[in-house]
Amino acid sequence: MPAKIPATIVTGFLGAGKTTLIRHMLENAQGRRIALIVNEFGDLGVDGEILRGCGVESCRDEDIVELSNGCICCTVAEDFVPTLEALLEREDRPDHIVIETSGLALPQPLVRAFNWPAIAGRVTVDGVVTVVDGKAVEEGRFAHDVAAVDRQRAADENIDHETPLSELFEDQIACADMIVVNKADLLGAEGAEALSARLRGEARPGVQVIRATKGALPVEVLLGQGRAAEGDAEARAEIHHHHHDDDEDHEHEHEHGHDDFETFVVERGEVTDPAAFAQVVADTIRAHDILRLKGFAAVQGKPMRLTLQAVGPRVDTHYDRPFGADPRATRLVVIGEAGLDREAIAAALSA
Ligand SMILES: Nc1nc2c(ncn2[C@@H]2O[C@H](COP(=O)(O)OP(=O)(O)OP(=O)(O)O)[C@@H](O)[C@H]2O)c(=O)[nH]1
Repeated sequence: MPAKIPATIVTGFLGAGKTTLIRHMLENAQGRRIALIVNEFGDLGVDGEILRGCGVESCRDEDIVELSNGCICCTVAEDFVPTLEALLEREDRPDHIVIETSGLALPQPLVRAFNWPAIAGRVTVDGVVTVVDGKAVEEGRFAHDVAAVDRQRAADENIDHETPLSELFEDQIACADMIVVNKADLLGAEGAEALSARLRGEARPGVQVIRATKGALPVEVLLGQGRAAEGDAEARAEIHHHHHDDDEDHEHEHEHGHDDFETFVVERGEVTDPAAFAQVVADTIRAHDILRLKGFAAVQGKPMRLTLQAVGPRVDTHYDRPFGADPRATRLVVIGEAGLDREAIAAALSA
């Protein structure tokens, strides 16, 4: 029987830098053949598009499978396990499988899925890498509800002070075998060290915490962890239930996927001035508290496609490739907490 294929789960909140880290890994894979399962919460497959554009030998286009059907953790039976099975049945089996979860996924249901009989004998979890946007943590994006914490102190009662963001963040940290404190360039040496020390305290004992800029870590650090995690499966299950009193995982996942967050796609005509458009995007994000916005834009008079990436207040744009045979369209995916004013956001981005 052939050896089990190791699989690495790369998780972390929206915009933390998962795709950037994976891209660096593929470009420096040192002869490994890697298959990728990329899951996005939004309806537009931006990450898969970007990774396909790498054109590296380590991961060919047919080795990338996109799952854009909501959060992977909510569709384990329908999407994740069958996709993994199909990969394992290929004749040219990859050396390693990397799974990029959506930024809103709880990694725990995925880790458990590796025990399913359909795949258990053929694949094993090599490690869970949690990528953290160091700057967003420093800015307090994943902090508990401060007012609730104060009320709890005053009332000396058990008041729920989690927010949807703090809950997800804690789950992703609790499941990690390795934590990458990314965006170290935006933190400074002292800030990065302070945050690493804090996360070391919050993670399970022995979890490696490493700083990175643009996810630039050697492939042998990220892959081949040899699974501290396998032995920790039980600890993880407990972590999950500690964070969620709800014993019905499926019910919880359903709630998490569909109630706390929402996403939609905005389509508009060509952009005339990319710098002015980036400013409009930044203003719209601020006005509507959008968590993540990304996509591609057609710019008047330019054959190249403009990639647009926004995480909180930071907006990056760059031309990545010509449109070629693809339609010259501007399509942006917007993700935020439930209750976004879709009409107003679409109008602002289309102005
Ligand atoms: N300054 C800085 N920007 C970074 C770093 N890593 C990633 N970014 C930028 O952050 C943005 C989001 O990066 P992605 O790699 O797409 O993040 P992601 O976690 O895959 O995002 P989702 O899949 O949407 O959750 C992009 O504009 C990246 O260029 C970093 O270390 N420093």
